[in-house]
Amino acid sequence: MKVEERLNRIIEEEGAIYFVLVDPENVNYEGLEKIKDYSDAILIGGSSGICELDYVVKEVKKITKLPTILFPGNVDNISKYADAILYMSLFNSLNPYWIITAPALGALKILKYNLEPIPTAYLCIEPAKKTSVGFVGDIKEIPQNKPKITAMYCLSAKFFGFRWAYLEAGSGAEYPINNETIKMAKKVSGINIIVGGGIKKPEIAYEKVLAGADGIVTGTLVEKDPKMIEKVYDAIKKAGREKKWI
Ligand SMILES: CC(C)=CCC/C(C)=C/CC/C(C)=C/CC/C(C)=C/COP(=O)(O)OP(=O)(O)O
Ligand SMILES: O=P(O)(O)OC[C@@H](O)CO
Ligand SMILES: [Mg+2]
Repeated sequence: MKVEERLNRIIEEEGAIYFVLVDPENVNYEGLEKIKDYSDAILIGGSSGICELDYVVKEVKKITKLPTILFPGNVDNISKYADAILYMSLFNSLNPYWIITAPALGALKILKYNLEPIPTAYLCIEPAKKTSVGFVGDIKEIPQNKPKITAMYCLSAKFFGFRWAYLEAGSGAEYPINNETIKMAKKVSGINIIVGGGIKKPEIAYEKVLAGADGIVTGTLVEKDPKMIEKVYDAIKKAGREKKWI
């Protein structure tokens, strides 16, 4: 089964997906060992790309059978050993390189490596400007008190044929994307909404799923507090079940 089909099936059956993000520069292999039953897929990526990506993907695959999905910070973040790739355009970048040049430069390699592209509109929302992705990605930061702006970008993504939008507050963000922004983005666009950045507690993941997130990403947690992963997973699945009943 294709990775995207599998993800859609999890959303349908369990209400939401949990992605654990592995930053190849900072892999906690011991932590990963512990979380393998408490995640639906592993995202692999970082914004500075100084690492042996092939090695990291192979090591992750030795630890878990979960699908490995690249989360590329640039064109050189592509490994033939992964199963799929978030084929991202950073919609609210000020620099066309991140909107279309980087994705275009990576396209032939993705085809050659037979990686499954998952079309994803990547949106960097406040407080992302204060994080690595905001600096590297030259963003025009979307304010959190204007949910309509995020929603219109998500609708634009849908009109372009994207099936996923990733609402990013930035790795290690001081606070996550607010519920109103997630709710309106989902309601207006109807596409799959991934939410990440600054999610450190199960109750936060829970409320983001109830607000409308189809997928939750945590990265820093597996680096700093891997025992929390099981609790975050349970909270996401609980909210997923409740969302399905509503
Ligand atoms: C589709 C292809 C081939 C490329 C797309 C390239 C694009 C559009 C990238 C968007 C801009 C960017 C720099 C994204 C980085 C996303 C990412 C992997 C963030 C993870 O954050 P960390 O880099 O781990 O943050 P820290 O530095 O705080 O650890
Ligand atoms: O590291 P955290 O804050 O969990 O962020 C995860 C991800 O959204 C970063 O791209
Ligand atoms: Mg990181």
